[in-house]
Amino acid sequence: MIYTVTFNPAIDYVVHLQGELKQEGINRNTAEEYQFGGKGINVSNVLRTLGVESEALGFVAGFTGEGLEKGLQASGLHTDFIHVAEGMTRINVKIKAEQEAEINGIGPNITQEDMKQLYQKLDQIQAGDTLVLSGSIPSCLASDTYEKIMAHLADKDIRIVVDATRDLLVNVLKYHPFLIKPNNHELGEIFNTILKTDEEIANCARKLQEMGGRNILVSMAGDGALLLDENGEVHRIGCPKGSVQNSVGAGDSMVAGFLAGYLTKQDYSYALKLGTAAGSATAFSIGLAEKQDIDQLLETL
Ligand SMILES: Nc1ncnc2c1ncn2[C@@H]1O[C@H](COP(=O)(O)OP(=O)(O)OP(=O)(O)O)[C@@H](O)[C@H]1O
Ligand SMILES: O=P(O)(O)OC[C@@]1(O)O[C@H](CO)[C@@H](O)[C@@H]1O
Repeated sequence: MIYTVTFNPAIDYVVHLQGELKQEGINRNTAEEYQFGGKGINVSNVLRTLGVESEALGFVAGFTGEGLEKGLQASGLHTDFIHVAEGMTRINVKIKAEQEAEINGIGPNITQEDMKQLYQKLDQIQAGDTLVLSGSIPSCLASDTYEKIMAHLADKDIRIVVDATRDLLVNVLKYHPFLIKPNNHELGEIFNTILKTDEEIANCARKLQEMGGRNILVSMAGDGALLLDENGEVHRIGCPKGSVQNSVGAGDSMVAGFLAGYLTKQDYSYALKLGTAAGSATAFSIGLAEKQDIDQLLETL
């Protein structure tokens, strides 16, 4: 079974504006969409699209949390959220104007009691299962939360995927995550540099592997991705051409595609292709990728 954990789910409010985002006065949307998001939830949604079952864990609160939970369940996703008493699930604003901008909210106040409940759920995970820890840790929790979870589960044979940035990511490497997926900018930030060539990217990926990561998948938006697999082999893939509609969740879709591909064929080259097809299919869609679009793109890779 695959479990995803989203500490801070969100209703993504995607707004489209004609022209520039005005700094003063009222901006009026020309179109808008709502999506039930948060990184782990996006991973679970795309896994389901690919026919792979998962359970979405995390914290929800208030009327937005209730709406998100009901909406996800109505779409057929298995969820087992913890209900937090104080605050509300955030609404993240994604602005699509001539420039793109995002405003991500703070989220509810998760207590130590809520965390205990999460640990009880994590203790049910069995050897051979996969756990995806994805997204930012809310400011009410310690920044070593992922690290602590991995330390707690270290003796179990669980495949753990971490999609997080900077210290959050670096600090979990000693627990040998099965997969990490920084993008090329995040990878550069870790080493205080701007990465320009594939060679530079592969070298930094190798450093993360030396620090304990098993498979290092570096996504590069429209430039595709580079995978340094656990056997030390570098795979480079470009990405299909298409018209980008909304790239929110492209990275999460890539993680879902990679996992689905790996779990069905145990083949890293195929996993990278399915991850790329899923990531690009999401970038080319208003919401998350649809199965037929993923299949079509996969054929071109
Ligand atoms: N402009 C694009 N054109 C084609 N494919 C894209 C584009 N942007 C993203 N993708 C696909 O999605 C994958 C992941 O994208 P990206 O590197 O932007 O991840 P990310 O930074 O984690 O994204 P996000 O945080 O928006 O989810 C890419 O490797 C590619 O396959
Ligand atoms: O604030 P975080 O947890 O870092 O990111 C949250 C988020 O931006 O990530 C997803 C896209 O990857 C969106 O669904 C969501 O709004």
